[in-house]
Amino acid sequence: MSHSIKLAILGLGTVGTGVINLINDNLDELKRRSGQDITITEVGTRRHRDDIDPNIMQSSDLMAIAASDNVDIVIEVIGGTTLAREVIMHAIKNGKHVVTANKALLAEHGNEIFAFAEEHHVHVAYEAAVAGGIPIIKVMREALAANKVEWLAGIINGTGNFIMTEMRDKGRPFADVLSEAQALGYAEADPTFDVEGIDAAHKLALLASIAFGIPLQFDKVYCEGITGITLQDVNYAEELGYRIKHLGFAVRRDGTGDDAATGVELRVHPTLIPQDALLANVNGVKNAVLVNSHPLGQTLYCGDGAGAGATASAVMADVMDLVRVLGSKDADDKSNNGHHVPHLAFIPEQLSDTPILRAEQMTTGYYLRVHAYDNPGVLADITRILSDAGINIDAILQKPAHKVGQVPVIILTLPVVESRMNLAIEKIEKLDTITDKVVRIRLDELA
Ligand SMILES: NC(=O)c1ccc[n+]([C@@H]2O[C@H](COP(=O)([O-])OP(=O)(O)OC[C@H]3O[C@@H](n4cnc5c(N)ncnc54)[C@H](O)[C@@H]3O)[C@@H](O)[C@H]2O)c1
Ligand SMILES: N[C@@H](CCO)C(=O)O
Ligand code: NA
Repeated sequence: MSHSIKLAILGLGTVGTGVINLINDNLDELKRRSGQDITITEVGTRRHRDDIDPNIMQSSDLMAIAASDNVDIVIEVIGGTTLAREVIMHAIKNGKHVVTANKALLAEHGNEIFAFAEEHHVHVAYEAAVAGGIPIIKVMREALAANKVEWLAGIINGTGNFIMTEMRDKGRPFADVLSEAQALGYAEADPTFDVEGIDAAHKLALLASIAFGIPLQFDKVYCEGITGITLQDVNYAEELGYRIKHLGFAVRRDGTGDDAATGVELRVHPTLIPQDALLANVNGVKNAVLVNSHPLGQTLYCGDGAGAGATASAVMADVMDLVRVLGSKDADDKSNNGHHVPHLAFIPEQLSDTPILRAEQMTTGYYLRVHAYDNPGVLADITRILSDAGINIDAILQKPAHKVGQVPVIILTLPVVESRMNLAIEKIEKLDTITDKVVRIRLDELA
């Protein structure tokens, strides 16, 4: 044991406490794997905590901790994008390596933060920021480094998946399940981030960058959450052999095919996927990311996407990488920077300006629920509009009238560019026989 590596943990909530517990539980394991002593020297907390080892300095001055001589690695787990950004930039400036679980911060300010870290020859590691305990950042940046990623699709919000699973399997009300997810430490401080898809969009921005070698572009991610999903659609989807999951997609499009544009699709939304797809059977707080790359083909990574233990596992995996960097023989040679995988997997000068496609340029299959008066010819009118638009129907389900004289018609389509679907829906909604807005949910065979 030649070195002692000194950690600071900023924020003692779900994740920060999880990290302390993990270190207490597995300290021997950590030492045996790294060959170093690992010590928490300082913690950043708003109020003094009597349950913390008295040898650890407690302070509410996070900026002082970020610059402390008694700290080698700063673990930022306070969340938010204002103070967290200032503290991380200050830590970098003071030559500290940083580990963060903060996907909101990286999705919005990661380009700036990573550039600053490169300049100061330190690392900002972020395994915990995407898919909790699943080592997906490590996989994408290192294990798949020889592949060209074609697309990826993932369940990347644990809270949302937990809510949808409990609603589908047990018929529990949305608000109840969300409260439970909060009590279990899964949800964001503002849970609208979870249920409106924003948290998934943050993570997708990160995944897409390391998949395709593009700068972080969170503002261009198309984002829909789970709040509009009804039990009625969940049940119709199941009847047709599909399951609705909230998924993030990053897809490379090469401009071939009708109306196809060249660029990258970045989108998070509820999606019908085949019931027998592995992703359809990832339930509760579990996350899963399916990556299709050349020449490897499809690989799937699955595990707990949120919660204290899973997230602490990811934080400490990053810490272990940094402990090895700090313990290496040439750790003092700042120009070398240790075993350096670029922050966004590709060397910064090689990040590409491939365009991110607009929503209307994206191509997906669709589930449509149309409510119509039960008049002769109504189904023919709808299918004619779709076929005139060049949209291929894959399946139709017509349910018995649920209100007097009105029938729900469910239509599944093959992939079509969104602008064409928008026009077709506009025409369908103008038919005299149509009583409500058309409900649309995207569909993907994951093939
Ligand atoms: N909970 C999870 O499952 C999970 C998983 C992955 C990533 N994350 C991310 O990890 C981060 C932390 O999440 P969490 O669930 O632990 O949140 P949390 O709300 O449980 O914990 C945050 C802690 O930071 C403290 N804090 C905030 N500002 C502070 C300040 N100025 N000084 C001192 N302490 C301060 C809060 O008091 C709180 O104890 C967030 O960025 C979140 O997105 C959470
Ligand atoms: N709130 C997030 C935490 C993990 O990033 C989720 O539920 O997935
Ligand atoms: Na992870």
